[in-house]
This record gives sequence, C-alpha cells and structure tokens, in this order.
Amino acid sequence: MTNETQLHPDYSSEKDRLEFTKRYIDVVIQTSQSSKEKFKENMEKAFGDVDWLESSAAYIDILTNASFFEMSKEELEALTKVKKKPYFARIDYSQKGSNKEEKHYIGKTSLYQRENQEQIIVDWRSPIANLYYEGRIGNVSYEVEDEQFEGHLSLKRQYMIEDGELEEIRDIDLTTTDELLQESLAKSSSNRLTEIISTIQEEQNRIIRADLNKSIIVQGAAGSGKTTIALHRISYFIYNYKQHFDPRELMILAPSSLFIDYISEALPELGVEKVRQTTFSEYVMTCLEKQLKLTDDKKLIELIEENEKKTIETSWISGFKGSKTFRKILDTYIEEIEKRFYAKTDFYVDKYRLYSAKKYTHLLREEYTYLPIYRRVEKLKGLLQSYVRSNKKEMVKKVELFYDDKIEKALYQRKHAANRKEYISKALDKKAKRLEDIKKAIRTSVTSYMKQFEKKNLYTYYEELFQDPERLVAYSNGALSLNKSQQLCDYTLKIVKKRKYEMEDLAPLLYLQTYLYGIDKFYKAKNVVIDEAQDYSYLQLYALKRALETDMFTLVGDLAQGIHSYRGLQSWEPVYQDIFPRATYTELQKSYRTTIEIMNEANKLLSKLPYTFPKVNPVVRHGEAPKSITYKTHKDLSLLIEQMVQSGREEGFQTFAVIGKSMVDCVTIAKALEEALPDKVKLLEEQETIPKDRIVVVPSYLSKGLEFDVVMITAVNERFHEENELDVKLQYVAMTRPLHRLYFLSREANQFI
Ligand SMILES: Nc1ncnc2c1ncn2[C@@H]1O[C@H](COP(=O)(O)OP(=O)(O)OP(=O)(O)O)[C@@H](O)[C@H]1O
Repeated sequence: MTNETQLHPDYSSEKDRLEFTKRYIDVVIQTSQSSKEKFKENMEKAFGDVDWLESSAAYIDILTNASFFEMSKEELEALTKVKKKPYFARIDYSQKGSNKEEKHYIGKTSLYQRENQEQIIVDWRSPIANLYYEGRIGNVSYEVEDEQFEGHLSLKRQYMIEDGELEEIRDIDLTTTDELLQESLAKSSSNRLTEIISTIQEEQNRIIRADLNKSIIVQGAAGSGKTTIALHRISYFIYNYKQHFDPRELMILAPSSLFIDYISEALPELGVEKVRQTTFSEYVMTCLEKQLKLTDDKKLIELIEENEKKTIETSWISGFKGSKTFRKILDTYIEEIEKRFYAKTDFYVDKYRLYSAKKYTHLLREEYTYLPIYRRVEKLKGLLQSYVRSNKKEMVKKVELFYDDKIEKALYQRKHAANRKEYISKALDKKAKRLEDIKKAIRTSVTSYMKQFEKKNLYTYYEELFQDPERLVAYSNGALSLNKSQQLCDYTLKIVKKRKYEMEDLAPLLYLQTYLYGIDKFYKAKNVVIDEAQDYSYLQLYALKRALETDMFTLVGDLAQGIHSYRGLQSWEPVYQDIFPRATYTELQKSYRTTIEIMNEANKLLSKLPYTFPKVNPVVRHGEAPKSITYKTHKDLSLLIEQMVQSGREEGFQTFAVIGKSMVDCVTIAKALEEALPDKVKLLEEQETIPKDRIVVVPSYLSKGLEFDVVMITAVNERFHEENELDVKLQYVAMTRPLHRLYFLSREANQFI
C-alpha cells in the first residue's frame, strides 16, 4: 500500500466500508449454510466488536430484517467468489431534484437488502453502473428500461483490493489518465480475460451494453478486446434477461476446441459457464443428429505450404460453397424439391373423394410454408388421416344402407322364394366384400396416397445436387460456367459419394436440413456469439440465422486476420446489408494487448493488405522494440530461445510462445528445443489445452486469438512473402500475439516481411 493511499481523506472510512462488506458477506454465506434463524446471532458475532457501524442505517435494517438474504444458489456462489475483492469502484451520484447523494460500490456481483432495495454492492451490469463506464464527472444520465434518469455525478473512485486488503484508492476525473488500465495491461498474461471488468473502456462498454435485441457486428483490430467484449456481453445479457432466458439458450461459437478451452477459464468468473460453447462443425452435427465423417480440414495448411497444386486450383470451390450464389442455387433446389410434393391426384378412399389435389397443394405451398417441407408433408398426412377418421362411419354406413336397401326391396318384391333367397345371399356376400374393401381402404388409403411422394434423406439430396452440372448452371442463373460446374460436381461427388464431407459442405447441409426437415427446437439457441467471425462464410452465417430463427447475433472479428478468406468473409458489407439488416456495425481501432513499439511494426503489415483499414492505435504503453536475430544451427536456435525465456522469467513474464509459419517448421523447432529442454516444450496442435508452464510452439494459423507475454516468431525453412496476402495475414496474426516482447528469429535476414 502506498503512503498516498493512507493519506487519502477517506482512507479510514473506506477501510471500514471494506471491512463491513467482507464481514457481511461472511455472515450471509455462513447463515445460508446453517439456518435463517441464526442470522441475527451471526450478525452480532461478526459486528459485536465494532462501533463504527452503530449509526449505519443499513446495519439496523439488517438486524431487524432477516428475510433479505434468501438468495439463490448461484447468487451465493458468486458472492463466495468475490469475497476477497467485493468491489472495484464507487460512484457518488445524486438524482436531479434530490440533494441526497447515493454512494454506489460496484463489483462483479450484487448484494442488497431485499426489503428496502438498498444495495451494498451494485452489479457492474446494472443500469446505474453504466455511469462508471460512461459518465464524466458532472451532469449525467442513465437509462432503466427506456426510462431516462438525470442527475449529477460527483465522484468516480477506483480501488485496488488484493486478498481482501485495501491497497489503493484512486479518484478519477477527466484529466487523470486511466492508471488502473495501464497497470492492468502491464501485468503478465495469466487470468487476464477475467480482470477487465474494472477497466472496460467506453467504446467497449457501448458494445457490451448495446441493444440486446439486435445483432451487432464488430470489426475490431487485433487485441482490441473482441473476445473479452463478447464474453462480457453474454454476461450482461444473462444478467438482464435472467427472468426470460435460460443461459443454455445462449451459444458461443468458437473457432476451435482449443479456443473454447482458452475462454472457458473466464466463463465461471463471469457467471456464464452454463452457456453452450461449441464449434460450428460440432453444432451442425448436433442439428443433423448425426456424427458426420469430415475430411481433414487441410486446405489452409496446404495453401500455406504451397505444395498442393490441386488445392490452389480447387480452393475457389470452398469459397463458392459459402457464397451468396450458392445460397441461391440451394434456394432454387429447395423450390424444385417442394414441387415434387405437389399432389398429382385427388385423395380417394375407395370410391369416395375426400380431398382434392388442388386443395392439398394449396396447403403445401401457401399455408404451411412456415414448416420445413417434410414436416408439411407429415402435417398433410395427418390431415388426410383425420378426414378419413371423420368420414369413416359415414362411408361404412352408406355401403350398409345401399345393400340393406337392396335386400329389403328384394324381400318384398321378389315373389319366388328360391330366387329371392339366392339374390339375398349374393347381396349379403357382396355387402360383406364391399365392407371389407372399404375398411381396408380406410386403413391403407393415406399410406398408399403418400406413396406418390418421394422419401429421401438429406445426404441423398445433397449428393443429387451435384449429379447434374447443367442443372447447376441453370440454378446459378449463369453465374457458374459449365466448366466450373463440372469441376465443382466432380470434386464434390468424389467425396460425398463416400458419405464424407468437407468443412465447406456443413453450411449447405445445415441450410437444406432447415428447409427440408427442420431443426429440433431443443438445439435452437436464441442468442449467438461468434468469435473470429471473419472466418465464416456468407452461407454459414445465413444458414445459422435460418436454422436458429433468430437474428440476435453478436459477431466479432478482424478481416486483417482473415486467414481463411479463401472461404470466409472478404468484407462485412454483405453481412450487415443482406443477412442482418437490423445490425449495428462498429469498428474498434484501439488495441489493448500490446505495446506501441510492437503495434507500430505490426501496423506496417496492414498497409500491405488490400483493405483500407485505419491503423491500429495501441493504448499508450511502451516497451522494447521488436528485435530480429539470426541464428546458424538448430542448436543455436534452441540456445537463443532458452536464453530469452530465462531473461523473460527474470522480468516476471510467464507465458512464452515460439510461432512458426507452418506446422512443418514448428515440428523442426519443437524437436530442437525438446533436445535442449526436455519436458519444457509443448508443440500445440488443434484440440489441445495450453500448458501454462511450458514453452509453447505453435503454427501461426493456430495462434489466432491467443496471447502470450513473449513471442518469438521463428523461421527455419519457411519464408513469409510480401506479395502473398495469406502470408501477410499470418505474419500479422503472429506479430499481434505478444503482450510485452516480440522477437524475430531466422536463419537468413529475408525470411520475414
Ligand atoms: N478494457 C480493458 N482493460 C484491460 N485489459 C483489456 C481491456 N480490453 C482488452 N484487454 C486485454 O487486451 C487483450 C486482448 O483482448 P482480446 O483477446 O479480447 O482481444 P481480441 O480483439 O479478441 O484480439 P485478437 O483479435 O488478437 O484475438 C487481452 O489480454 C485483454 O485482457
């Protein structure tokens, strides 16, 4: 604790307040574990020795009122977690027209008295806490459910509380630079995702709190806090909609399991651990209720290594299958499939016409369009069955009456006994036969009527789509040449015939499933957060929106890091113009991760990309400039890395990564390092957890989204080429991973851009 803090005029009262809050939390936790009756006793035990509370209105209220702490299990768990740091800020606010100044202590979770609504800790997600993030000292306003409140903000104060002890008090106003942010950024990279609540910046706060009923698209520079914001927005959503939404109705789509592992550390702290976390491919398979055999998604790697001519020649197919043109092809295909379900004949039971083909088709194409095709057919089948059921008796009766009438007439009219007997006996036989026929027709007519319609599964439909290149050209309205169509069909059929699929087939499959068979309600999340959204194709996003029947999406991404752009997005425009027209589009240019020196170098690469991005602004934090070092042998390289890690550790850094362009280079590096430093190195492949205590070796394309204190971009045999867009992006991604230090290690000087 600094002397300055102790000299702060409010030091003593703030210390008391913290003490009070901590003890209070203890009592609530203790009492909830025993019984409510014990509450008063616990309170007296906890506060019996203090006199500074005697006059506190809150304390008196508490004593007379034990019912306030009926908390849910979740609330109690949240409280237990924050005990050592119950709040991080305070604002003093007075409502317009009132001269009463309210002190609000802001923390990760709230604690309040149910009876008089007086809050001991205000949740950072509550409306009034917005003043901490947005409000300047002076006249301010905030909104609660569309109602505007005006007032005056006289104090914004931050606290550093470590292990339950008040370390520092800082009053902030317009002129003070946000020191807490600076300090938070200077820390080493363990557990950082969780620690930003106190330092969320205004532009980030606006995104977190943006209208939850609308989608939002964020183009954010590397390190601008996209992942962090996305997670906090979920937390904010849960807080605001806890009455209406189950957290399981929210879904985070992450780029890989590795990434899920990385963010899941942050989730419990934010109270969002119950949210569904999955990847796009896993989610599609859930919706299809089938574990598909996916081919290895090696295209990117092959493009990086440039050793697969075939991949380069066919990579347009990946892009095409995610395009708007392909969506139109699917739409036409679906329309064509729908037509196959138009009825050709009227529906008869025996000789009775119960339903006309015209009416049937009308229902199918006009009335039931809210249902997927196969469900419409099911519904119509049910409708025919109910017609049969309700006409059954009458049809049987008609037959009976017809024969009974004949028999009766014969009884009176036929004079000759033998003749009459024979006639009646035949009539009875006929009647029995007709009744049998009609009963059989009643049982079978619906099934046999439905036989005119095809019954195929999704995978057959998908395969059939590629069986006729000419038809595809027609469906595409000429956008696809016959030549290309042939190439597309040959390429796809070769795989799907074996019932295998590529990553790029998943969106079309999801789309067809949605329109042909439908998606089970249970799988439909109502609100979706997508990180690294730039790697999604138009069709992936479109299909998701249709499948989930919601447009409440939070999309965060960075086109400059779009290393999958051969199949992903080239621009956000089609997303906000076409898919989510209600969306708000925002750009974040400020980067919090790294130092000015590192960001300046990374910015130089941005200008080599075919986009017009403004330069990324690093938050004012200086560090060492990136260094380039050449080495000769593998042994030299591992020595070099070892030294850097060693000196980094001495400076207090904890996480170290060696990033190579390709996996091939990484394997070489990892081998060399492993020899020098056995058991201290980890080569990171997809689907793995990141060990904190090891030097991580990771290929550039897998390092996206991750961060480390120290990064050593290393080239053995690979080179990053300036004229290759993918290479520029890969190097940019790698360069924006470090928090504090960046080194370039290569055998020759020209291996980096
Ligand atoms: N307001 C903030 N206060 C403190 N730290 C912050 C803040 N915003 C972001 N950070 C930190 O900056 C780093 C980058 O954040 P994050 O990983 O969310 O960025 P990103 O935009 O997803 O980056 P990338 O695109 O490179 O994956 C993290 O360490 C995060 O904790």
